Formats: sequence, C-alpha cells, structure tokens
Amino acid sequence: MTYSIQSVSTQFDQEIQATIDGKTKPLGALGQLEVVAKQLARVQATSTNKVDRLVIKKPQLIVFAGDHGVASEGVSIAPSEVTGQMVANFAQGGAAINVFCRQLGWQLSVVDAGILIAPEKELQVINQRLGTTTAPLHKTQAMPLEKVTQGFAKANQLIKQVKDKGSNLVAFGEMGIGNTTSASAIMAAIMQVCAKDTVGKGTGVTDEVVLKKQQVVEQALVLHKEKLSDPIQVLACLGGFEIVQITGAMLAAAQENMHILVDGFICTAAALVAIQINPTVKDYMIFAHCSGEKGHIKMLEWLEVEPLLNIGLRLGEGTGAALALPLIQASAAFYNEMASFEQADVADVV
Ligand SMILES: Cc1cc2ncn([C@H]3O[C@H](COP(=O)(O)O)[C@@H](O)[C@H]3O)c2cc1C
Ligand SMILES: O=C(O)c1cccnc1
Repeated sequence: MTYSIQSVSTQFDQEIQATIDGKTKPLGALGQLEVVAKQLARVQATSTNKVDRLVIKKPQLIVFAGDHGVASEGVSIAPSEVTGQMVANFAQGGAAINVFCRQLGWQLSVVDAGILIAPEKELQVINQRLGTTTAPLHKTQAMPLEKVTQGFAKANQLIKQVKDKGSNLVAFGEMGIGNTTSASAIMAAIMQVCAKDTVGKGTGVTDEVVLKKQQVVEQALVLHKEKLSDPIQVLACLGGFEIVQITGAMLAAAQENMHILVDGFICTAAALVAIQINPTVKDYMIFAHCSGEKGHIKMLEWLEVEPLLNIGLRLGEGTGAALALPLIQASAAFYNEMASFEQADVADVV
C-alpha cells in the first residue's frame, strides 16, 4: 500500500509566527501551545491555503483491540480473555477512556481488530477482524504479510468514513493484553536497540516477568533478523492486529490531511512504523504524553518530539490522547481569539 501524503505547507510560516508573536503576551510565553498552534496552522494551510483561523472539528478517538499469542507466555498481569472483557467494557461505557471521552467531548469508536472473545452482537463494536489472535512472535511470524495489507485497507476505509463525517482530528487508543511486549519488539527493531532498553513493566509485572519479556523480545529479534529492515515485515513479524490497523490509520489520516494525536507506548510504536513507511506522516502527529512505560521516553527522544503531558499515565486505551485534547483546543483558541498588541492597544513588547 502506498500513501500519498502531502508535505505540510511552510509557505505561511512567517505569517503564522507573526500572528503568534503579535498576541498580547511576551514572546514564546505560551510555550508548547505555540508550537502546536504553528503545527495546526501548517497542516490546515496545506488544504485551505489560509492561516487566519484554526479549527478542531469533531475530534474522533478510535480504540483498536487485538489479542497477542505471546500473552500465553505470561508476559502480562492479565490473561488474553481480559482484552475481550475490556472491549465489552468500552462498548458499555465503563472504562477510563469512556469517562474521559464523555468529559471532554470526543466521539469514541471501538474496533475489534482481532480478539479471542468476539463481542456480543448487540454491542456497538466495529468488526475489522484480521483473526482471533496473533501467533507468538518469538516462535514464528505474528501474522502473515497479507494480514498487514488487509489491516491497512480496513483502517483506510474507516478513516475515510471519519473524515466524511466532518472530523479533522483523530486519535488512537489500543487494548490488547501482551501488547507492550509486541511494542517493545517493534521499538527494538526500528531503533536498533536491545530488548533491555525497550522492555518495561507494562500492566505492572514483577521484575522477574520483565526479564522473561526481555528474553522473549530478544528471541523474536534473532528469529526474524533477516526481515526487520522492512517496516511492513516488522509489523508482520512482531506486531499485533491492533498495532497494524493503528499504523495504517495514521498513514491514512495524514493522507486525508487530518491531525493525528498519538497516545502512549504502543501507539508510539505504531507511529515509529508509520514514519518508516512514509516519513511525511510525522508532520501531522502531535504527541499527547510521555507514558510511565520505560521505553516511551526513549522513543520520543529518538523521534525528537516533545509530548504535551507528563503525568505518569501508563494505561493506554487512548487515555493520554483524550486528556491532551483541551490543550490542542486551547492552542487553536489563543491563535483565533487573543487580541494582538495593535488590537488591544498594548505597547508592543516584541
Ligand atoms: C484491566 C486492564 C485494562 C487495560 N486498559 C488498558 N490496558 C493496557 O494494558 C495492556 C498492555 O500491557 P501488557 O503488555 O502488560 O499486557 C494493553 O491492553 C493496554 O491497553 C489494560 C490492561 C488491563 C489488565
Ligand atoms: O503507554 C502505554 O500506552 C501503556 C503502558 C502500559 C500499559 N499499557 C499501555
């Protein structure tokens, strides 16, 4: 699958910076909100050729769920069944992500990307199943290559629908017991670092289990060594059905000129792969937070990006992304609504 992602417009950079600097505040005093405002303006100018007003329309959060064969190695505090149980919880409105979406005005969709226990028919879960679970990544490929292509196609369609409904900002969350092991393996493969630097406690496993996770990841990296220079193969060998679809959805969202809000460790692993596939996608990404999961800060440093929040979240589900939305809205609001020195008749300090 190839993506045609436009480089974001830089032709209005001077005008954007002048607008930001002209507001009634000391230069740079709104910190990262100014960085986000500039990024929003660049992305929006790419399709509108205008930078006079920024809009955040119908923010949409999508949680993708997938089960992982590696979970049977005991790499999590929970068994695989919990993935399906949490999917039902999402559909019934009881999870952390539901609470924050209700509080903050996100539209929330839940996607079954391939889980062991399929949700009851009456539950509102979008069926984009690529299977029931991946294979254990340290013993064989997690999935055949075709599943990656299929997953990208499904994600693409979903993003088109979201765009058609009028959204210009999409965030992703994930649910999948064992997926910090998969994400750690992806991180190690792409950043070319060893398992020791990528594996953390996930749901909160003991130090003994962390060692077991490291061994599993090391074994997977050795097993698939020949294939890991290709990002699509990285997904097939080490990924999960939810991670595949998040990667595809990020690329599709950039192609649709939408803002992408990246959540924690697992979603950033998907972002790493997406950037390998098409580096331009990065211009559309805003990094919501720095997770408490050990490897996340290293991923963010490697990407040379600054997350908006650092409040020790280590949950996933898209919770960090959900909580960062008000900051993005604040960035657009100050850009649109703050008076300039001239308008307010304040002596210009610039
Ligand atoms: C009840 C429960 C709710 C969750 N919500 C998100 N996760 C998070 O934990 C999992 C990753 O950690 P690990 O690799 O250690 O399994 C993912 O499902 C992630 O979304 C949860 C985990 C549990 C147990
Ligand atoms: O940062 C995350 O996304 C995360 C960390 C631990 C467990 N689940 C998700």
